[in-house]
Amino acid sequence: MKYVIGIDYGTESGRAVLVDLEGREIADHVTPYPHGVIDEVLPESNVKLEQDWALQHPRDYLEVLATAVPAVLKKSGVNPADVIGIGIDFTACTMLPVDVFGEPLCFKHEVKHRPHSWVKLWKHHAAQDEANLLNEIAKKRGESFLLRYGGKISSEWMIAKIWQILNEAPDIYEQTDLFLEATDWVVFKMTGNIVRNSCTAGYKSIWHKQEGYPNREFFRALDPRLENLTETKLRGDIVPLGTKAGELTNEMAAMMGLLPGTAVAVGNVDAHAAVPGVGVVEPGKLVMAMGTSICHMLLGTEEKYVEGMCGVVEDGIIPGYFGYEAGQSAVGDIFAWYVEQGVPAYVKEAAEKEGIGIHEWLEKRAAAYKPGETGLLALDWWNGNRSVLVDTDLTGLMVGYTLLTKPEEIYRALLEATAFGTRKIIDAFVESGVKVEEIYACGGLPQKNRLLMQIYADVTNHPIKIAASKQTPAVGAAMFAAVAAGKENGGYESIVEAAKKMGKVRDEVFKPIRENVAIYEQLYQEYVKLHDYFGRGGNNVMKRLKSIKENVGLKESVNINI
Ligand SMILES: Nc1ncnc2c1ncn2[C@@H]1O[C@H](COP(=O)(O)OP(=O)(O)O)[C@@H](O)[C@H]1O
Ligand SMILES: O=C(CO)[C@@H](O)[C@@H](O)COP(=O)(O)O
Repeated sequence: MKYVIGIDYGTESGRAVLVDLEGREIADHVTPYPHGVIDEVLPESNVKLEQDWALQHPRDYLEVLATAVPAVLKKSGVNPADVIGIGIDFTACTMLPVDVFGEPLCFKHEVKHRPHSWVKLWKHHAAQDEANLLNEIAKKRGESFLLRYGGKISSEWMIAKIWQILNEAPDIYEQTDLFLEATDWVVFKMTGNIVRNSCTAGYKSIWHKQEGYPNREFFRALDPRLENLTETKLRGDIVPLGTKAGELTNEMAAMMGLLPGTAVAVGNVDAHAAVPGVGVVEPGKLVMAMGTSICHMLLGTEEKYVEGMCGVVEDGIIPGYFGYEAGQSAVGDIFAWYVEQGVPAYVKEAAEKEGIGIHEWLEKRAAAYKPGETGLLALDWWNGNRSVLVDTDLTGLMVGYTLLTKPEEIYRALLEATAFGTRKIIDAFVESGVKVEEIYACGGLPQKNRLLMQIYADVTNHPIKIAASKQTPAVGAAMFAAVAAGKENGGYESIVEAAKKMGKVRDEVFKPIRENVAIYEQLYQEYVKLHDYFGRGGNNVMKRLKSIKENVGLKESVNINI
């Protein structure tokens, strides 16, 4: 029997699974990142971060390799010689500057107190000014790539993040040999090879299979200092998913408890790896990776332009198809915010008394309400809007409070708001001619909250199939590892073959309930009105509030060394 290991690098933790080549999960292990999300002060130096920053510590990623891989080997009792490959997926665009040796700049004593030397996590939103200007310039120049990204390049992505570094810390930019996606950096640490994957290059760095990166004139128009960016600090081969990036080095093999020479697949993105993870390798099947955020993944046979989607990339998910991605920047994060910041003490006490978590307590009570019964309606923009408005300056909103409003009603309205956000994305796809016939869900949320899944089925009016695995992206990453290992070593010829054998969903399906669908249709139409009014310039109050807040903050802030 042969095995493969997949590691899913999430926002808070790294999750490893060891699976056999039929997709059976033999063992898993979760390693929380020791430093988590760094959004207040830098480790060691305690330098304060500004608003909208979100960083990570690259050493935490290595900690996952050193802890989670030996743990799954030990738990499973599998002989390391029978592990034929390892693959990883990551949040993205999570990027870092490295020196000529591939070492992260934040490891250097001289610059570790500088925020720009650290890993910028996908949800670092402080490059919005750069993103706005980039979009303005690209639009003025009539750059056709904008269409592939729904009309806007996000501040979460590579070019905006790099430009922020150049603007605010030009010396850090100068010292950088390469800007890498974290997924490519971890693969480099395992193999010694710097290989960029076509998925992050396509979705996050404006790279196109036929056209390559935008041309030098575009980058010069942004800033003359960026003119050579793609040949210098973004240089490197870009290869398709499933390619073997190299083999485990002696040093890393010893650290991870595997054999040197084990095949390592090129890096991938968490949500994208989840698609084959649920066995989806054809068009019409929307896969939602539901966790802190939601990524919506869809395959198509043509390159269509959809408003506000995150991108369409040829071979970006499954070779042979155009992969579409859309998303919501906060979903589980909104529920977490409410549980941590919004619920009264009596809820916490009651949940404790019942011996259940606060989410479970709220879910139980919220489930007793019918759609529309709370009288509440919310916009799901607690962390900005990623699709279809692509604007991180938008913020949250709830309408309909009364003196009788209860915490569980607010919780239910938040669950519903995120479902409406997903419905808006589905509508955008369908209106642009990209069909959505079935919905699949994976990630932590479908395993944790049944009410949420029923609401999604009712709001979208589609049955929802749930991934069999709790670690679907990791299983998908393991499938790509099987492809990287190759058939001759007991793996698979292609990801389609691997997905057919290894991808699995549960028997239970969440089906829409007719009465609920009808009421949610009415509520959704109200959501769309609020969405367009606050999101399309009818009332820019959210942006004005943010700017007032920033100005007040600026006056108060001490000189922060970025
Ligand atoms: N019972 C629950 N209902 C709804 N959301 C939950 C529940 N339990 C945890 N969450 C949220 O799920 C998110 C974590 O999702 P998960 O898929 O495990 O992680 P990640 O997004 O890092 O991959 C957190 O934002 C958390 O607030
Ligand atoms: O943006 C992407 C993928 O393109 C994700 O990595 C990002 O939303 C983070 O996902 P998680 O919510 O941590 O699973």
